Amino acid sequence: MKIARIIVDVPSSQTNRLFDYKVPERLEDVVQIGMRVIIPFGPRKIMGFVLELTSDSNVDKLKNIQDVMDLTPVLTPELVEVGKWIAETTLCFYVSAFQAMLPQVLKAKYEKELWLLAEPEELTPSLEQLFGGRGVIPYEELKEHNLSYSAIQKGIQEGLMEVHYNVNSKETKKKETYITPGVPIEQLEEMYVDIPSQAKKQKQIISYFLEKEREEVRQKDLLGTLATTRASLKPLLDKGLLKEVHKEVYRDPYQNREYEPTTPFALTDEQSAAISPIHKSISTKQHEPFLLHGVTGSGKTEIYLQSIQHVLNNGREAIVLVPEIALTPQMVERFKGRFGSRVAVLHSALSAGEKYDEWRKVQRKEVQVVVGARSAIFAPFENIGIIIIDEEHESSYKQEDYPRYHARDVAIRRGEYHQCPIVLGSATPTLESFARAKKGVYTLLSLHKRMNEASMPEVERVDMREELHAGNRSMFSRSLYDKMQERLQKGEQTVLFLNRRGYSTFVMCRDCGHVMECPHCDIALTYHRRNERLKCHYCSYEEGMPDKCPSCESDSIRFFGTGTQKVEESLQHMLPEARIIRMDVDTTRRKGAHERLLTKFGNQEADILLGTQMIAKGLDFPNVTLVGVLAADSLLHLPDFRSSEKTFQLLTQVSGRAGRHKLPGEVVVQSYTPEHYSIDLASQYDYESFFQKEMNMRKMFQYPPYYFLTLLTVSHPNHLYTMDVTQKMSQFLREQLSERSVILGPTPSPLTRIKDRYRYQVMIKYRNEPMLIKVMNRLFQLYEDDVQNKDLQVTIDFQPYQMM
Ligand SMILES: Nc1ncnc2c1ncn2[C@@H]1O[C@H](COP(=O)(O)OP(=O)(O)OP(=O)(O)O)[C@@H](O)[C@H]1O
Ligand SMILES: [Zn+2]
Ligand SMILES: [Zn+2]
Repeated sequence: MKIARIIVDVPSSQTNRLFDYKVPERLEDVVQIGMRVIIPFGPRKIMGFVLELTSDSNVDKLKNIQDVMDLTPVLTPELVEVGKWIAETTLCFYVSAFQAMLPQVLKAKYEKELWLLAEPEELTPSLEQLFGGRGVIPYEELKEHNLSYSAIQKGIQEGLMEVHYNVNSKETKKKETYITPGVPIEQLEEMYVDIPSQAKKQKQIISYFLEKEREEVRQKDLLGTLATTRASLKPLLDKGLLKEVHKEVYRDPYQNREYEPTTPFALTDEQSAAISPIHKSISTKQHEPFLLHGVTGSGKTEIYLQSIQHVLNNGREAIVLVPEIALTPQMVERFKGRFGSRVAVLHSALSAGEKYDEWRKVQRKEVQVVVGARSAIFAPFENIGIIIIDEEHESSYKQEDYPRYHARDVAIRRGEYHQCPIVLGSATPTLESFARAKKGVYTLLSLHKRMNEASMPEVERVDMREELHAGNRSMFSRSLYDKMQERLQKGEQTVLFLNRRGYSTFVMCRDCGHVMECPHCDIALTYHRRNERLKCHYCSYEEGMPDKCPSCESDSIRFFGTGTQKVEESLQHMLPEARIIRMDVDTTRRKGAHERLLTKFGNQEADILLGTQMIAKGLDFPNVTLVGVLAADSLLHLPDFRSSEKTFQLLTQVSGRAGRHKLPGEVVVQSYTPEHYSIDLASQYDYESFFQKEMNMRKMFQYPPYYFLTLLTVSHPNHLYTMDVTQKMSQFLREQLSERSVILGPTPSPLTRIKDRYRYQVMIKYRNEPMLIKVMNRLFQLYEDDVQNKDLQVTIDFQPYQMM
């Protein structure tokens, strides 16, 4: 007897285990590990993933697998293991982990139907009307009719009807019709003669096949070329002269683009030195994580491309992760240009169908390279030769939803399995990664020079306090204004950057730049408008909103923040002749808008590009000679211990956009605290000193990479209940965890209320807490009922990046 052990598609803790099912004889040769199957579960039919196949079971009465949903497994045995590991280390249900690894369209869809078992005459008039002469109706239709559920129930009890559950995939394959000769060519010639001469179009169609001995042509092309319709084709198909075949085609968003083929550059000495250990790891098939630290424009991408070439020459496959917002057409072009149709691209701007088709190219081994955002790390390759993570410091590699996995961790796990190198590339690596490189856990590879020896653009720091004192109340410093004007005259371009991530929540003195901070946690206090108080959301310290700056006694102390739209208005007012493109969530919401705006800027149809985060990455425009950062402070004072690091990273990235080609570039950074070390050191491109300084701060305040963090967030519509539950949970954690661990909170989250739900949190800092996952699991179980029945939400994040 063949038995399949299955994870069922019911995300709950009672069902988060393997269930045994019998494989019926007819499916014995079909069912494989990693397949989706349809199984009876209670009264329903649901989907499940086959994880194991065995021949014995402890359960006596086993139910049969009803059917398979796939003929090829959707998860490789390796990915089954990866999914289990994700579920166990991030605390999510197995089924959620597997689903996160697959394209959206492979999520099962459940449909309820009502089946008529009796003759229509046996029904009551209202039921008869409901069925309307049909044997099966969608359950949904019940709502449209004015029928009580008890009437249906009665019908079911009397055996007149039955509820059926269907499991479907949402996957659809796109088919196209092709026309081919239905008989051998010689015969077709003979039959041609028999076509009556008045049937001109039919003759034309046949001669089209005869002329060039064509074997098949897309119906659409055939009808188009001959300017005819399906009506002329039909009789030929009916008589068997021609026949139709339906072929599956991919929905390929890049189909109609031409990519200039590119050839590898001769590497510079620095590049050669960096690539050779990678090549060695590929050739000897040895897993090794590398950290490629190279300044912006130092030719990291060329190293990726040539490493991939080496992998392909060895008959293996490559995964390249790129942050979503950097997955621009420019980026895609670089990979498609080098590897053409061997590349699949996976990112969220594709439709679900397109994503599924790209994924299938990988599954069928029709491509060898995948370039994509975070989830591309799950590409179902079976012979991986390299995994590259570009801009490794990007926090978008961490999924902020269940399962809360980090693509970097998954990459390393897959690299161990495939015995291949992992390359983490960045101009500004995370502290965690750089610290690991210093310790030798990762091999450090460095590129110090920009291509063609171009120097990094000069950075001018402008002190906005002085602007204010000199009577300039606008958001543009005099220096930035002059420089923008100069660019306009010379016909060069400017990129203006305004950070508006989430909300600005801090309070700052415009006179002296003083920011209200927590005395214990080294983070900015969060302003709570409701009761005019300032709170630390790490440790729950709080104080009242001051009316005078505690540092200089000025009364210009206030809440900080400006939107892009407001900046655009005042910019246009100041420089009426400037053509401005604004890029933010509002202007890029529509599909393709992002790309369109960038193309427009690239074609020099605008002088100034004003935008948020999304313009900081990957842009490479030769005519950009000025970059302005409007409010460096808004990033610096996020209530997040990484705010200095993020500021340093962002300023470095943004500065890297200027002067990448022949024209030299300049950068202006406006801030109320330009002397802050992250702004100061970024303006000197001094990563090493920043690293040292920031590491000291992290050590002092007990943050990563010296300590691990775990963030517990609780939310519920009732304020008191939320506070109460969080209080009990923190109590539980204090009792269960070791004494050396620091448990901060409960405290309101910086975004205390979202969509009418109150949010509280507890933060755990620890160095070594082997019981943590177990304790958290128990905590989850203790509150499972409240989660199921009382609308309580509890999230646990073992590697928090978003501290809001
Ligand atoms: N060996 C080489 N010889 C000549 N040109 C090169 C070489 N390597 C890279 N380049 C070119 O130099 C420019 C910068 O390289 P690239 O974009 O790869 O740098 P990067 O480090 O990935 O930059 P960033 O981190 O800013 O995105 C590109 O236009 C690239 O084509
Ligand atoms: Zn002040
Ligand atoms: Zn604090």
